[in-house]
Amino acid sequence: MIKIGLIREGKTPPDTRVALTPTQCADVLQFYSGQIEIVAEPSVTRCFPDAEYIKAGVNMQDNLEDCDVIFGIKEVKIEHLIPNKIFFFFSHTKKKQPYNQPLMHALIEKKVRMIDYEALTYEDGARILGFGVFAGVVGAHNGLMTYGKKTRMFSLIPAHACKDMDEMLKQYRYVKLPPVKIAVTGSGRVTAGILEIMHHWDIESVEPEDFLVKEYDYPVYTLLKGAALYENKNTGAYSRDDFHHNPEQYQCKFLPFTKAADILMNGIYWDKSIPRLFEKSDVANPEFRIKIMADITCDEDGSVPINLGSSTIADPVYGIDRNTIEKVAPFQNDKDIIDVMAVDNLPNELPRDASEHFGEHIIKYILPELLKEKSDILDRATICKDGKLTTPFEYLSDYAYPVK
Ligand SMILES: NC(=O)c1ccc[n+]([C@@H]2O[C@H](COP(=O)([O-])OP(=O)(O)OC[C@H]3O[C@@H](n4cnc5c(N)ncnc54)[C@H](O)[C@@H]3O)[C@@H](O)[C@H]2O)c1
Repeated sequence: MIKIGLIREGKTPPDTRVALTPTQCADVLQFYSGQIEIVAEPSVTRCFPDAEYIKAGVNMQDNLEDCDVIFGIKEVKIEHLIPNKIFFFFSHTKKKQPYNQPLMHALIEKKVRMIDYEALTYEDGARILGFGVFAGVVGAHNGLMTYGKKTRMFSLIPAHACKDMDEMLKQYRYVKLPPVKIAVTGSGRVTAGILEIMHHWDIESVEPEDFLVKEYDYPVYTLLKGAALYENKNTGAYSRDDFHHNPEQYQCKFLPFTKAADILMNGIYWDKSIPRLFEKSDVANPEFRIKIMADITCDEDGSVPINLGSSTIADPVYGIDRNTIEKVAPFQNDKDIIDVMAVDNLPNELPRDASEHFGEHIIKYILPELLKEKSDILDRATICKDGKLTTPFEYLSDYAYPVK
């Protein structure tokens, strides 16, 4: 019998998402009767109230010491780590994030087996689960909400003020979009979420070559990924594997789209070795047409170089003066101001839907692995165990081991 504990999120402000919803817990308890037990720490901030868990047959426990496995979402507070237990959460330690070094030291000292959701991958490295789809959904919604507000054409209720995604989508019925042109970038979960919103609005998809030269009398989007976005500097070719391994040998082909699109919805994977979509200096060009950037990828000074830092769910958009690259008030119907949406915790705007989606993947892909004697998937995603880093994560040694 495996006893699973759902931890109370400890960050401030607290994350309201959870790894398994009450209904999912009830299903799991029934399906895995005699094999899996689930308890939860009481929480006043979780998006599903304690009463719903109790009704689903999940006992509330103030202390998770008797659990075998603990599921959280965000970084667990050091004082909440229980020695020698298995913890699942998004640790944000894989890139040696300095702010999580004390947490990493504590995981080692307390001999916790830490399994990072982000490291749960198939053999080829593709990720098994994540909240990206909801980041794309909410980010695209925010992008269009910003367009409506900036142009004074329509207004939308923000996702976080809606009961759930259904309520958010229902608003679209009453709004007819003008012939706006949207460039969508990326190929992963975030982009899948953006495309879901494009479909809900019935926005027509067009080929990149047509998007560059044509105007339409209805709203359109074009999807830019892979060979449509990058080319090898020497050969002009694109190979996915080669690009992933040698991104510095590639250049980005996005610049012409800055002159053809009204809105950018950015969902690419990006790190410092990957070329940016454009440079800061490009935005002052009078031909630069994009007026709204929903930077869902959201790296400060990253693929969208006029991302001047993350914004918040409460205040999601800032303006950027095209000439000075300084922050100004958003939603001004002014051709010299580009509005940037740079919220970095978008799935939190729809926590119930996002948790449900995440929980479905936990049930389908992770619970069966937990019940196995040995799981390659869980082994690959284990960053540390028994007070040591696992072999694939030894590159974290200078970061993870406390200096004696
Ligand atoms: N703003 C937010 O709230 C929020 C939330 C979730 C994700 N994000 C960000 O959005 C971005 C995309 O996330 P996702 O969930 O779609 O990711 P994903 O893992 O689902 O997809 C990433 C895509 O990028 C490609 N890729 C993977 N490794 C690559 C590499 N080394 N070089 C180039 N391409 C690579 C993959 O082929 C895949 O198609 C990430 O940067 C993520 O941090 C933001």
